Amino acid sequence: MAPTNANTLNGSKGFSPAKKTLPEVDTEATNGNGTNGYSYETLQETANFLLSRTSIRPCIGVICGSGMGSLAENIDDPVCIPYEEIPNFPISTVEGHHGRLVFGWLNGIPVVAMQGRFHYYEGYPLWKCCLPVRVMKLIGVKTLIATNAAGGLNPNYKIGDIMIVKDHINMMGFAGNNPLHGPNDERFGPRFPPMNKAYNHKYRSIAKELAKELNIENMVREGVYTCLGGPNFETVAELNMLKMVGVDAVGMSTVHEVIIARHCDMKVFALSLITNECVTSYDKDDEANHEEVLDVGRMRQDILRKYVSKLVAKFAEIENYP
Ligand SMILES: O=P(O)(O)O[C@H]1O[C@H](CO)[C@@H](O)[C@H]1O
Ligand SMILES: Nc1nc2[nH]cnc2c(=O)[nH]1
Repeated sequence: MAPTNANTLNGSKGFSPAKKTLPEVDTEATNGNGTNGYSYETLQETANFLLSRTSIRPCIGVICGSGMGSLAENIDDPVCIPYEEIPNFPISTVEGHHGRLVFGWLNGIPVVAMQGRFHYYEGYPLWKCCLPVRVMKLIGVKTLIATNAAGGLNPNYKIGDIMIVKDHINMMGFAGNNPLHGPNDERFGPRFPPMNKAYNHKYRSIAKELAKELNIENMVREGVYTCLGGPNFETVAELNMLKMVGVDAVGMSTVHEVIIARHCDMKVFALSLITNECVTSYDKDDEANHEEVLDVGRMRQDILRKYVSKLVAKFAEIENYP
C-alpha cells in the first residue's frame, strides 16, 4: 500500500491522495481467478467428472457430521468416490470423517452423501469448505440435509438429543469471514442473498411430525446453532456469551454450507446431534473432547439413520422428486 502523507494527520495542505487501486486479490481466498473460490467452469468440470462416474442423478444431498458417517450406510447400490479422486476437491483430515462421496438410493430416492466434510480449522478457507455444496448444485441436487455434532448450550438439552436447526448465528461472518466474500458470480446466486428463511419451514414441520411418528419426540428439539472457527472447544466465558445471545447448540461447521446452499437456491434442512454438554460454570470439572463426540454419534447411529432416511423420503414426496 502507498505510504500515507504525514500531513493528512493534521489536515494540512499539500496532501496528495494515494492512487485509487483495487484491493490486492488474496489468492488463497479467491484462487486468483476473480471469484470467491473456484470458477463456475472449474466446478462444472468437477460436476461433469462425478456425472461420468455414476448414472445416479441425486436430488437430495446429505452431509454427514462427525461420527455420523453411518448415515450413508443405508444407501442402496452405493457408488463411492474418494475425495482424492475428485478433481478440485479438498481432502478430509478429521477423525470420524471418511472422505468420500456416496451416490445411491436412500429409501428409493437418488441421493449423494458426503461422508466427511471440510472445516475451517483444517486450514481450508470457508469457500473451500463449502465447495462440495456448489458441486452438488451443479449435479442437480435441490435439497441439502446438513448434519453435525454440536455441544448443547441450552440447559434443557441432554446428550444424545437431536436438534432441528431453526436458525443460525453466523459468528464468523460477524468478523467478515463469509464463504461469499469476494466477487459474486450471478450464475451461482445473487450478491446479497436473504437468510431469514434459511432453514425450510415445511421441512422442519415434517421433521417434528416424524419425530412423533417414530416416538422420539422426547429427544428431538428445535433451536439455534452457531459455528465457531475451532479447533479448540469454547471457554466458559465464551459459552455464557453465546447463551446470552440465544444460541442453543455450538459447533464448527454447517453455517457456511447453508449460506452457500441458500445462495444457489437449494432448500435446506439441518440437524445437530448434541454430543456433549457445554460447560458454562467454573465449578464443573468436565471437558469437551472429540472422542466423546464420536462415541455419541455411534450411540445414536441407528436412530439417526432411520430418521434421516425417512426424512429423505418425506422431503422427496412433497417436492415431487423422482
Ligand atoms: O460439525 P461436525 O463436522 O459434525 O463436527 C463437530 O465435531 C468436531 C469436534 O468434535 C468439530 O469438527 C465440530 O464441527
Ligand atoms: N465448537 C464446538 N463444536 C463442537 N462439536 C461437538 N461439540 C462441540 C462443542 O462443544 N463446541
